[in-house]
Amino acid sequence: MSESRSPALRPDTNDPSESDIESMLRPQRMEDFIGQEKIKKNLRVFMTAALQRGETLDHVLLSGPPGLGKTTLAHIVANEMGARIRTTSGPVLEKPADVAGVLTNLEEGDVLFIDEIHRLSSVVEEYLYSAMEDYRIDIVIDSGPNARTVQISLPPFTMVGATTRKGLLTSPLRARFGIDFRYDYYTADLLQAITKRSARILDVPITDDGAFEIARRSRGTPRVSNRLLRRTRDFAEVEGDGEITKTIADHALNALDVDEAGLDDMDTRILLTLIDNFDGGPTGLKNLAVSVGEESGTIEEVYEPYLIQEAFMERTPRGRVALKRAYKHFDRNRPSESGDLFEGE
Ligand SMILES: Nc1ncnc2c1ncn2[C@@H]1O[C@H](COP(=O)(O)OP(=O)(O)OP(=O)(O)O)[C@@H](O)[C@H]1O
Ligand SMILES: [Mg+2]
Repeated sequence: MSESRSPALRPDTNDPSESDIESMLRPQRMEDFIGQEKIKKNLRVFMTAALQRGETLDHVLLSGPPGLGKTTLAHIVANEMGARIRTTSGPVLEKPADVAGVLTNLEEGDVLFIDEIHRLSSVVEEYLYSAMEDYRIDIVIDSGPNARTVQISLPPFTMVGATTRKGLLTSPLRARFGIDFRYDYYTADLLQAITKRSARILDVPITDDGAFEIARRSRGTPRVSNRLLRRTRDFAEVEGDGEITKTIADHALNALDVDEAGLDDMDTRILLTLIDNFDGGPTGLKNLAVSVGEESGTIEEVYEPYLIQEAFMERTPRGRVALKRAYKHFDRNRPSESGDLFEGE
């Protein structure tokens, strides 16, 4: 299964300079991780308790839309626990032998970070159960008639799983994570703080309202703020005196096709399809997904949460419905309003 994401939300791992900058801007310690207060507060308690008892932290599941800080927090957990981090991902672990290879190289207390954990195959997933629960795995040695299975025990470790699609995890896997955190989108105030922190690190002068303009149009997502900051800096240097002001930010974001509300291409496509092709709904998720050419699960777990939070659309028992804000934003008449218009004619 391929997971497509809009360019703005996807980490640009193909461009080395982009990923270098992303890691430069990535907070290393809990105190630099801005927002997500509930997650941080709970995590601090669990980490302190584990450290006091001299135990490893329970397995942690981090779920939520792309770019909200799951990978970042996995690294912070390892740092704060004074542990090494080993990183892998669902699609890389193709067979049980791949997992066995990773697990048998763990040392006591290590953090094993599995990104995109919803993309594990079911055999691999089942193979992980005993590793997570009892720190034990079966491995097959020899082959042919001599093949036999031996059970080996693993040092206690902490698995941190990250997923944008929690709905795809099976319940046995989910149940094996003692700690389960769901991310919220960031408010504009928090993103303003993140943008100012990043500007400081990149040594870019920025005004408060310049940072706020970027923040406000970042779709609740730190990765997007950081990217828009870097692109806006280019405009500030070429067309201004280097400082990012509100005027420069506004001009740059317009030039970058980031709309007034910060919606990206797929957001726009979803809302306009709903309005223009389905009369604003209600329409089923599957219909909508086929029309916009995106997987329904991705729409449900990656795009919709933001559009719903921002009151552009809603989920009803009969399907997806476009809300007043969406009509207004795209300058479309709502069916009831056009009815009024006809009456007036
Ligand atoms: N709470 C935060 N405070 C400051 N910066 C943050 C925060 N969360 C994320 N960032 C910044 O956003 C960038 C993207 O975060 P990260 O890579 O952790 O997202 P992710 O949730 O793992 O995304 P994906 O699902 O695409 O893997 C990081 O490089 C970091 O600089
Ligand atoms: Mg990540």
